[in-house]
Amino acid sequence: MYVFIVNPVSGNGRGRRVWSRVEGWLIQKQTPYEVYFTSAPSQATELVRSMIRRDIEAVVAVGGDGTVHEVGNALVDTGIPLGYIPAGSGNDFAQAQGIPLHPKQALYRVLRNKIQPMDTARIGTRSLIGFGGIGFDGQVAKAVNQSSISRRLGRFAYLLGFLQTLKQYRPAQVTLITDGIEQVFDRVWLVAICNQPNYGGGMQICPEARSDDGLLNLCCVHGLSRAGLIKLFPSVYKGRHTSHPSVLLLEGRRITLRSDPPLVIHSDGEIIGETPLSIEIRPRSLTVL
Ligand SMILES: Nc1ncnc2c1ncn2[C@@H]1O[C@H](COP(=O)(O)OP(=O)(O)OP(=O)(O)O)[C@@H](O)[C@H]1O
Repeated sequence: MYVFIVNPVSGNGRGRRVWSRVEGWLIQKQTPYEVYFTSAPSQATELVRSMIRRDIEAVVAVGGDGTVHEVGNALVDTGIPLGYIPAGSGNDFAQAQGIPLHPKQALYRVLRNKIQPMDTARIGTRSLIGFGGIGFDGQVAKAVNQSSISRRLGRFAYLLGFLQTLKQYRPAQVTLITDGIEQVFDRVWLVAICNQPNYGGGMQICPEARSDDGLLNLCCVHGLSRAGLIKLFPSVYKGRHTSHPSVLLLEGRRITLRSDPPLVIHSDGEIIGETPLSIEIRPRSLTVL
């Protein structure tokens, strides 16, 4: 039995529209399924956790990266595979995992039942599935999540969030401990923490990141003026920011991060708190179809 978790508001209503097509194909193929629609943020995690003991083939998220985060959080360490039909605004998880954006092709990939293990990372009581970060990033994620206009802009939502946040954000001092090595940075705009290369609708923020290498990849942007950040921004889409002197790339298994002042943390685009944070990679803790 396949269980589908549909976020009807993802992608500004795309989740619901995509599901009605997927359901038609499932009926055509006489594939047994159950479907649940989320009615509030975080509900997907509770819903999936309540089913873990049942005989389930896979749980398939229909939505965006936030839905993948919520469903994935419940599936980590259970051995139940995560399937995904992209229907969000950014769909970075799909891009990173090579999952087709077309719903029919994505569904066929799920039904092929070919599982691949991937890493996740533990932050407090939550799991990071694909990407996360602190600082400017977290603020942008917050602006995008709170704005109904942004939701309608699809992958350009991040760009609008970026411009909105740019006016208000004050860079912070950050102490970063990567596998026991401590470094202090001034005027930090953001630290991206990635299990995959892309986020924010296709930005190649950590081009070397892989979701099955047992490592987290970090990108710390520091010591830049506001004008410098604006100049740097377009180069992130092709991953060309990495040679800039204000960009530091790191990798590690266990990362601790403190900041002054405290900064917003996001995981897969969902706001999960403020610094300090501790995050640790959990190799091959989730299987993906
Ligand atoms: N019925 C609901 N009403 C309001 N919010 C919901 C509902 N169901 C889920 N959510 C929340 O919707 C948010 C956005 O979901 P999701 O990230 O999947 O879509 P998206 O933002 O359009 O896509 P992406 O993250 O790929 O840009 C999540 O924070 C999720 O918790």
